[in-house]
Amino acid sequence: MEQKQFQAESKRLLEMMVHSIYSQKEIFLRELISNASDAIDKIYYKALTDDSISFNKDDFYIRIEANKTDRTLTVRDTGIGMTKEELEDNLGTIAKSGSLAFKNEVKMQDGQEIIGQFGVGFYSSFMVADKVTVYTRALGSDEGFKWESDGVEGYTIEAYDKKDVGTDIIIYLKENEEEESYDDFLEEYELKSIIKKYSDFIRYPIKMDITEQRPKDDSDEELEDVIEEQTINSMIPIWRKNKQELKDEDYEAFYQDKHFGFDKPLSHLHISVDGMVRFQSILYIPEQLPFNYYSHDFEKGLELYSNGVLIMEKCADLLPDHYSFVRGIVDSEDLSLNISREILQQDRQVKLIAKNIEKKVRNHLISMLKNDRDKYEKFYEAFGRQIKFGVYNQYGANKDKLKDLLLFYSSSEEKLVTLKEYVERMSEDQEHIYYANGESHDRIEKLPQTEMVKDKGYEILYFTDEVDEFAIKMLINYDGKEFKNVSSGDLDLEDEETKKEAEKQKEEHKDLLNEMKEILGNKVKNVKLSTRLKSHPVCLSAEGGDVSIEMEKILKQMPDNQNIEATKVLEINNKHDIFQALVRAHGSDKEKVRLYTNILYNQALLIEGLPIEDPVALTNDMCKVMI
Ligand SMILES: Nc1ncnc2c1ncn2[C@@H]1O[C@H](COP(=O)(O)OP(=O)(O)OP(=O)(O)O)[C@@H](O)[C@H]1O
Repeated sequence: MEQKQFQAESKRLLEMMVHSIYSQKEIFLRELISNASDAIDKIYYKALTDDSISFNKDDFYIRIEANKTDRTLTVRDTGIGMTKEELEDNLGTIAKSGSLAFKNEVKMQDGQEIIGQFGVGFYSSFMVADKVTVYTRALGSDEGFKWESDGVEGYTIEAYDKKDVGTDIIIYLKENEEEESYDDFLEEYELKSIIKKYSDFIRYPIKMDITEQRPKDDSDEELEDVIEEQTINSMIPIWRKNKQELKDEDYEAFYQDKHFGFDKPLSHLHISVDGMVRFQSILYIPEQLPFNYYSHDFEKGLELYSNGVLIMEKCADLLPDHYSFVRGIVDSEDLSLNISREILQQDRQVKLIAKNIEKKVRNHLISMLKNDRDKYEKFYEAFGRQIKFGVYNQYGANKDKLKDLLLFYSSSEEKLVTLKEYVERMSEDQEHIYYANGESHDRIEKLPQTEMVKDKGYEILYFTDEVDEFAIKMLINYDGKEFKNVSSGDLDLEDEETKKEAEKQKEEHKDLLNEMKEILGNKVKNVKLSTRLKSHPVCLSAEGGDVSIEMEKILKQMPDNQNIEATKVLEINNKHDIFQALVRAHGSDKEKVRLYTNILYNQALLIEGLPIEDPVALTNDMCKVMI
C-alpha cells in the first residue's frame, strides 16, 4: 500500500474548502452526483468518435445507497472510472480537474457539456465525512483501485478487485454534533429532496431504494414495508424540450412541481436564446398575488441553473423590481461560476440574461394586452400596482418601458383603458389628460370638481390606488399630453366670456372673499369664486401642480410623515343659494359669515376625505345654524 502526503498547500486548501467555500453542507451530494454524471458523459462522448466503445443508455446510471448501521452513504456510478494515475492526479491534487482536461482533449462542441471545471467539488464530501473511500475501475482497464483519505493527512492507494467499470464513493459520516445531525444524510426523505433540489435534471437516472407502505397480501388493514428501487430525478428538463411538443398542462405541472405558487400560472413564456449569451428559460406570470408580495418576506428571483445543475434558488439579479412577480427558471451554459458554484464570479452574463428577460417579459405583457385583454386585466388586477410602482421608482428610470402597460378606469368608457387609447380618443380642443382621485369610482363620480370637465365632454381617468398620482407625476405627460388633476387650481377650461364675468364677480365680492380668508387663516391659501362648480356649493382645489390634496392625504399616512401639504384653495359656487346667504350676511352679521365659512370649509374637507380638524367645533357651529 502506498501512503502519500498531501502537499502543505493542499492541506491548507483542503481545510479552507471544507470550512469556508460552501455555505451549505448538503452541496456535497450535488458535487458527487455531478462528478458521476460527468464520468458517464465521458463514455458517451468517447463513444461518439470511437467505434470500439458502445453506449447503451440503459447501462448507465447513478445509485445512492444509505447504510444506517455503518453510517455510510455511497454514490455509485457506471461511468468512465479512474486509473491509478488519474486517482493520484485528480483526487490527490486539489484544484486539478480531470474533467476540464477531458473537455479540452475531446474538443467538445456546442451543446455538449461537462459540469466539472475547478477540481474541488469532490473534497466537499469532507464537510460531512471523516473518511472517504473510492473504489474505481477505469474503462478499458482490468485492474481496479481503492483510494482512501481522512481529508487531513493524506491518502492511500491500493489495488482492489472491482468487478465493473465505474466508481463507488463511500462517505463515512462524521459524528453528530449539537448543531448538525449528519444522520440526516441517511434519511430517505432528506436524500430525495436534496437530489430533487439540485440534481433533478442530471441526464442519467439517479436511483435509490425507496421504502413504501403497501397493503399486505391483499389485506385492507395490514400494511407492510416494501423496498423498491426508484429513479428520483426527472432527467430531461422541460425547458430543453421542444416547445411544439409541450402543452399548457405540462407547463402548469412544472409550475406546481417547483412550488412556484399555490395558484395556476396565468401565462408562461418559454425562451431559448442563442446570441451573445446562451440560455433557456421558462417564466411564469402567476394568477394571484402571493400573500406576502408587498412585505419584506417576499423575495424576488429566478432559479438559476448551469447545465441543468441548480446554482441559486432565487437569483434576484435576473429580474428588475417591476417584474418581481415573475417566477421561473433560467439555465445557461455560459455562466462564470465561482468555485463553490454559489456566487457568480462576474455578472456580465447575468446582466445580459436579465436584460433579455426584461425585454421578453415586457413584449409578452404587451402582446397579452393586445390579444387577450381579459387575461391582461386579470394580470393587472393582481400586479398592476407593481407596474405603477415601477413607473414611480428610481426617479422614473423605467417609466418609458412601463407606461404602455398602465391601465386606468375611464369615466366615459366605464372600463379600464390604456393611456394610448385615451390620447387617441382626445378631441382636438382637449389639451390635457384629466384624472380624479378618490377612494372608489362611486366617490369620484360624485366629486364636485369633475362636473366641469365632464360637461366639456372630456374623459376622466379615475385614480383609486395610492400610487396612481405619484406614478403619473413621474410620467409628466403621455405622447406630449400633460396630465391634469380635475382638482387643480388652474384647470383653465372657461371660455373668454366666463373668465371676464368671473373677474367682474371677483371684484364685486372682494371684501367678502377677503373676510372668509381671514376667518380660515392659514388653513387655506385663498378663498375664491369657483368657475368649475355647477350644482355643488364648495370644493377644495390645490394651487401649483406639485402636491395634490390626494397626495397630501397619502403622505400624511406615511410613517415618516414630513407634513407635506397641498396649497389649498377654498372654491365657492357663486351661483349657489348659499353664496347669496353669505352675501346677505356680509356687512350685517359677522358671526353668521364666520359660521357659514367654517361649516363650508369643513364640508369641503369631508368631500375630499380629509380629516376634520375640530369635529366638536363643527358640530357646535352646525347647531348654532339650526337654532
Ligand atoms: N465519479 C467519478 N468518476 C470518474 N472520475 C471522477 C469521479 N469523481 C471525480 N473524478 C475525477 O476527479 C476530478 C476532480 O473532481 P472534483 O469534483 O474535485 O472536481 P471537478 O468535478 O473537476 O470540478 P468542480 O470543482 O468544478 O466540480 C474530476 O475532474 C474527475 O476527473
